[in-house]
Amino acid sequence: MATELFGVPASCLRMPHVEKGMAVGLFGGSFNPPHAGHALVAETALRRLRLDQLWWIVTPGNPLKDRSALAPLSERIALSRECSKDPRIKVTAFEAAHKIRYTADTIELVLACNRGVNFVWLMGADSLRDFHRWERWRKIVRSVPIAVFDRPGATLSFLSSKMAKVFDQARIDEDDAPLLARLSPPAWTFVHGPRSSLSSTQLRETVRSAVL
Ligand SMILES: Nc1ncnc2c1ncn2[C@@H]1O[C@H](COP(=O)(O)OP(=O)(O)OP(=O)(O)O)[C@@H](O)[C@H]1O
Ligand SMILES: O=C(O)c1ccc[n+]([C@@H]2O[C@H](COP(=O)([O-])O)[C@@H](O)[C@H]2O)c1
Repeated sequence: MATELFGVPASCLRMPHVEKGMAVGLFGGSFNPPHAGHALVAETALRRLRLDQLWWIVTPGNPLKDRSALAPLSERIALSRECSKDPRIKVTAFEAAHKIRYTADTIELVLACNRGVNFVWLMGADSLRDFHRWERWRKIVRSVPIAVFDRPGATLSFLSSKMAKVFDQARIDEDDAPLLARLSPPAWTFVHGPRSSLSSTQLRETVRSAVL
């Protein structure tokens, strides 16, 4: 295992330490750059799912996105740390150290390395809309509970997305969200709550037009 890679501190290349029995959220993202909308999802997840920890997983690159505008991993990690002040939030980039490309592999590795820990995958409603395009998406749903967080423009994904339709029977009421991490998959919920219309695309465009 590398001790430093791409200028990323060694501590971010390892999975964070967890104890058996904990409930831990896995929040993967490009975070290019991170913003208050991400922080809001993380805070809402900690509270509504009663998580002990949340792993803010900075991906080396979303396999479905063009990487030409992707900032260096070290930069996205540094900005993510500034965005996430709650001590239960652990910013990590262990996927890069393991050369992982797909979330299905991330989850397989996380589960294999942390028996007895209750993980739940976290994502925004726009990700649910496109989830059926992810590599081995059905396997992901059968491997780990999933919490989806509302996002302006994607609210109806909890009804219309392919994942929502195929796994309709596995959806639990959001009032039961505190139980989610400890349920056997497939199990998922859609969490309504405070919403943010911020996006990384919008922030990148603001910076670009300020520079031009
Ligand atoms: N404002 C938001 N509300 C709810 N979820 C969000 C919001 N912004 C991002 N997310 C979720 O956070 C995760 C990481 O998102 P990502 O880093 O791609 O940010 P983004 O703003 O969607 O970026 P981009 O505009 O470049 O696509 C994804 O699961 C995404 O759905
Ligand atoms: O595994 C896949 O096929 C896959 C496809 C699209 C996105 N993902 C993951 O979804 C998370 C959110 O990505 P993003 O770019 O929307 O922030 C991040 O962890 C990506 O690695 C994963």
